[in-house]
Amino acid sequence: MQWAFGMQVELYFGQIGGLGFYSPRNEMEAQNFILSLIKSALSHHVRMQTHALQDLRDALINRIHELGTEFKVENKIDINYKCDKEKCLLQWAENNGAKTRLQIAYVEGAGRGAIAMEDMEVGDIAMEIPASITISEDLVYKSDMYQVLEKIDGMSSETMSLLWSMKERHNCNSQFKMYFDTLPENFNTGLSFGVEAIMALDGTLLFEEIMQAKEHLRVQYDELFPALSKDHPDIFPPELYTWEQFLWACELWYSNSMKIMFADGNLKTCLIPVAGFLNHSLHPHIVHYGKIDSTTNSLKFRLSRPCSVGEQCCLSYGNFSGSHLITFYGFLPQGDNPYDVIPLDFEVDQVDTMVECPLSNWTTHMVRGTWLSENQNIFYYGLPSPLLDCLRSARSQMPFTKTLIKANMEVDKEILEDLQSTFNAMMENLSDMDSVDRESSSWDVKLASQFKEMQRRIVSSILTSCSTGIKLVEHELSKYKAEE
Ligand SMILES: C[S@@+](CC[C@H](N)C(=O)[O-])C[C@H]1O[C@@H](n2cnc3c(N)ncnc32)[C@H](O)[C@@H]1O
Repeated sequence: MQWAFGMQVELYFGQIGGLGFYSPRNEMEAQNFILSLIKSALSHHVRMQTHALQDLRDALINRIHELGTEFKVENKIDINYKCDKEKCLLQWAENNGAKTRLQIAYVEGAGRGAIAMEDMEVGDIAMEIPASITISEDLVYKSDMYQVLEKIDGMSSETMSLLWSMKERHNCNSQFKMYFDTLPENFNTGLSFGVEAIMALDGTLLFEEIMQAKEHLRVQYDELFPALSKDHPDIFPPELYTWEQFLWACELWYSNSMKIMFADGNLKTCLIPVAGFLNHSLHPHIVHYGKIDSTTNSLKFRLSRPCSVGEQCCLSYGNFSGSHLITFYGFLPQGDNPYDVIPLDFEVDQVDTMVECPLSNWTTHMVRGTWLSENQNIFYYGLPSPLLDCLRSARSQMPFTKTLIKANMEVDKEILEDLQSTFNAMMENLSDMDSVDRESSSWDVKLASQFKEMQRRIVSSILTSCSTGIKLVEHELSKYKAEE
């Protein structure tokens, strides 16, 4: 679903790439794709073109380097944090066949992260984890839990793995004890927000997302417990299967699991020891990591851009909005996230009048920070074209041509004024939390405040674009007045 969200946003805003490309991540992926084509052409000995292909490959690698410098994010490493448990886990993983060119350190603002121990180039493998030390549903099948869980209607493999991990984390003889020992007591995601933070978010998208997710999990928990503990106390001891511990496990799986395609073609949600220390970035080093290499039966984390010694090496968790990242991971990434969009829902009767609209299937439109758009000119105003086109066709039976005629100016003025009043109301609802002392407030209130600040920045940019647009249109209209 979240993949679909990313695609939907990209298609919707596709026409207005303000950066000259959609996002650093997309650009890097495109360049890596061309690199892979060149690599394959070179390996097929297309003699005549070898030099040209090598030149093209070098130019692309240069461009990837430049992109890395342009979007460089500085990370501060906390050298006082010793990472002893993490080192033990790394040693255990290496004893079991893992290979890594990264070490674990504490990164300010992001918890533990993976730092390059040497300079690495595009295509290098930063980390390799054998399939044998991944945690997946396969472990449940081997446990005594499975005979009970398999009989429950609608039981998913993800829920089975989650229930298994709730018990296994307390098992002193677990094969994965080292892994469980490195996990925090609290994950601090949106699912653990307290009342003050939740109240501060009232009326925001994040409020909706957190409430819906928690409600869903509560229903799921109540369907299983206490019934399972009553019927099978030996398999599901009640003290290990409380709501709090269930929520902890949900946070673990949401914030740390990866979907992996195994050699047999099966897609499984897994926890991956050591690789679980990789943090997320909007300009990641590693993008494609979801498939087990069948020749080595391991998961390889290959770099799509270089990583210098001492630099934090990051993954992309996916094309997620800030509200999704807070709800399920507990952070907002540094930089401008192109997936931070504000949906605008139109009433059905309004949509009915939009039959002429070229993208009439969009009943929900979206807006985002207008700094991401390069076209602030008349007829565009830094706003998404599908939204403007639909609003125009709802106001006029005639197809809208982008010509400077009076009727068009009047339609655009009306649209911009309507959007202005919608976003003014939204801004009022996003009043900042001045009364909150940011430094001394708790992690969740800080995060809620950060979210509101990010939303205000988006709404403020839209309001600026609307008022600049209105001035542009009024200027054109004044010319008609002068003529009259
Ligand atoms: C897969 S874990 C990564 C390792 C984690 N930092 C740790 O100490 O265990 C995912 C969690 O790391 C943190 N995280 C990941 N990327 C981050 C980022 N860019 N900024 C801040 N926190 C981040 C969040 O707490 C997230 O839930």
